[in-house]
Amino acid sequence: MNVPVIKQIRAYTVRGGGADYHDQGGGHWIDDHIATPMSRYEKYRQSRQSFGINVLGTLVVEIEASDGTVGFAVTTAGEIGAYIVEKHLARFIEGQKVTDIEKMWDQMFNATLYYGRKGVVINTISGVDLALWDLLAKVRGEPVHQLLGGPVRDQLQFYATGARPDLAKEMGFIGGKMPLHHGPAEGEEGLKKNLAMIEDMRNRVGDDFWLMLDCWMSLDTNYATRLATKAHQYGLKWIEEALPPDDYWGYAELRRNVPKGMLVTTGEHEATRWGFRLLLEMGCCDIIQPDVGWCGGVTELIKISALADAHNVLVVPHGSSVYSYHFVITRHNSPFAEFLMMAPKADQVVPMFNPLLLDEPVPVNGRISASALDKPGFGVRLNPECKLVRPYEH
Ligand SMILES: C[C@H](O)[C@H](O)[C@@H](O)[C@@H](O)C(=O)O
Ligand SMILES: [Mg+2]
Repeated sequence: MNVPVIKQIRAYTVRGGGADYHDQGGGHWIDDHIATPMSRYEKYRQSRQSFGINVLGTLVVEIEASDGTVGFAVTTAGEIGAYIVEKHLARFIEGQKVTDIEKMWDQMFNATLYYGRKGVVINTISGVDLALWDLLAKVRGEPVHQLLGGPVRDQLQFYATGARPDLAKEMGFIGGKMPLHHGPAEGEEGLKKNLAMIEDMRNRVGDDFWLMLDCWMSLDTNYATRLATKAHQYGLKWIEEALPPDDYWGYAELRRNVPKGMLVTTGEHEATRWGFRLLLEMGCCDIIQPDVGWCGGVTELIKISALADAHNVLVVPHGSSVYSYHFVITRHNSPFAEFLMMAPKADQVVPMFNPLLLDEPVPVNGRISASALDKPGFGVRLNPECKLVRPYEH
């Protein structure tokens, strides 16, 4: 079979939602006094956009093959990512067979090792990798999940992340993850407010609905341990990303000290098999949460997931729309997925990367059936209403 070769790779940027889902307008729950590592500075406490959580914007990677097929993917990397694609990574992609994904990944990773390894460089490599999987699957006329071994279940079930777990319960989700609002800098007052929020939400959702807390790297080990201990009475299922990503030692200590039965989770800002090997071998968490658009792409997530499986650790990828759905449905150690409620009041289901992807499937009654993922590639199209900019060419 003559395999198409890659003719051109192109990198675009777009603002306003999309893969950089923190890039929202005002009045959105996702930017309402959420605790972060910057919360120690009062001026940056109310809004994460004030310190630049949305500064990168969305990177769109398009890859065109010799037979005219075009694969694409989106991630969080913006102009920086576009520069890296056009000025550095393009040389490893153009002219290659669409099937040679492992080789292209290895060359992109090793060629950027001197300035990459984590963060926006790995986000960018992830975006190229996802576009390569979209392209190969479209050339084959199959959904990506069929290239990964096919579904192990008929449907995906989701927990919802947002300000309203009570509404998420009514919509059929299996659980609700709330953002933490107050960090250590707000002292005992802040701790009391955090606990009051959890107590109130537990009273609203009843005893059998999963309630989780997302701390977005904002705490220290002592505060996180105290918060977990006091929150145990409200049946918190897991405490997420309590500490900065590099504090492997703190995570291991937190996991030793949280109340029995409470899970410790992290990983959305971790990258590559080596970062996750550290989390796993140091006993940092019960569930790892790689973002497939930030950890290295599907090619790397396959390796990360196998490593986690050998450690009996679940892999529940951080919300990344269809890019995680096609992976999760093929893995036994990924029994459920995250859905980020991107409606400003978290009161209705809208596509996670709204408005950028057309045909993006959304959970109905907290579920997406495998059959909804059966279009070729990742099964989505770019919204022509979203104005793409190509800031660099090569
Ligand atoms: C809700 C959290 O603060 C983040 O905004 C969220 O994107 C991420 O941590 C998550 O787990 O969804
Ligand atoms: Mg999180």
